[in-house]
Amino acid sequence: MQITLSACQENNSFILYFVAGFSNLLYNKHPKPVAVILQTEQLNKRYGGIQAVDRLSLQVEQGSIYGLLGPNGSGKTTTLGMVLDVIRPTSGSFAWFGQPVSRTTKHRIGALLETPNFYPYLTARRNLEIAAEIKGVDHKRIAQVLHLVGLSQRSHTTFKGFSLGMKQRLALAATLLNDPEVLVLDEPTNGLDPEGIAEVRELILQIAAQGKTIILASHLLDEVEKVCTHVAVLQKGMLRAEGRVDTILSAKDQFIISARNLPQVLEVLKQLPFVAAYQPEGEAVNLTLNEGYGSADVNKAMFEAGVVLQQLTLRRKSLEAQFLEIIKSQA
Ligand SMILES: Nc1ncnc2c1ncn2[C@@H]1O[C@H](COP(=O)(O)OP(=O)(O)OP(=O)(O)O)[C@@H](O)[C@H]1O
Repeated sequence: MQITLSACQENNSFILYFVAGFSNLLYNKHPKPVAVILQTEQLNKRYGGIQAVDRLSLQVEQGSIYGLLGPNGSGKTTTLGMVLDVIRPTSGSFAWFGQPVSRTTKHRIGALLETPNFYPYLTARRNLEIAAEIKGVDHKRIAQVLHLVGLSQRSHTTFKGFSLGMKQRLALAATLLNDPEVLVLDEPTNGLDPEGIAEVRELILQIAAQGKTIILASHLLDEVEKVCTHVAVLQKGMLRAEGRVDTILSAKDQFIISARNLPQVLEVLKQLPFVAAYQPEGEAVNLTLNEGYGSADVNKAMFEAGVVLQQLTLRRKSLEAQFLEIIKSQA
């Protein structure tokens, strides 16, 4: 507990770990995902001389919050456009729920690519009634989605009276009207103030907690780190890395340990088969462990060797550091 606490304090990211833990918890409810929601195979999009998406093959599992992460122009929107069947791929293929795209598969997907046009002088409820009529959804569903996005109390407020975060929450409510299994969101917090960003991120986690799969494009590392269970890193249309956010995060965790007798610590570290590398740093030692090992293993081994550690903290590499490394190593 102390280790976790000091690691969090060190990175000043209590909330990050809480939210990441929450999103992982959601995912871990289904340790063996039962279904692949979206699969792309060698998807390509060329605009004249620009290769917007380059042989992209990825897989989104049921129940995940899947982040497409990349700088501006890396091909995120084009990828979403192709899988939503609004942009025609130059080559390659994709399947939703194991099937080619069709009216049926489209019905199971809700998309929010840009903020929809609501009527500013109509109330939230009236705007949703119009959206429900367009989608052929029973008006009974309106109260449910308003409740889900936390706007029940504001259903009679006009759209123009909403904060930016509330406007985006209403947009999500409209997307949820026909109860899609999957939500596809392009930069869902773009243009929002910090309060709105927090509201929308919290709502995404709540929606995922109801068993929906979420695919979101973002250029914000921080957003993906806080919200997503899985990430695909895109650069110049190419997939640079893909995997669980916590795996990418923990792949290169470093630990800092110290004890009264530093030479003895170094002597023990030399013997430990699960220590991948270590480096003295002043009075302490910085070490990385082989996959599958953690701080408890270090603590136990040191204790058994008669060393009482004074410090054992996790210096977790941020996704940002990982992201920059990925981009740098493949530039
Ligand atoms: N309709 C188009 N015609 C020509 N080039 C395009 C078109 N749409 C996108 N592009 C180009 O394709 C590349 C990928 O763009 P895309 O919008 O998919 O990236 P993105 O990662 O979503 O970036 P952003 O966050 O800035 O929207 C960019 O170089 C962009 O200029």
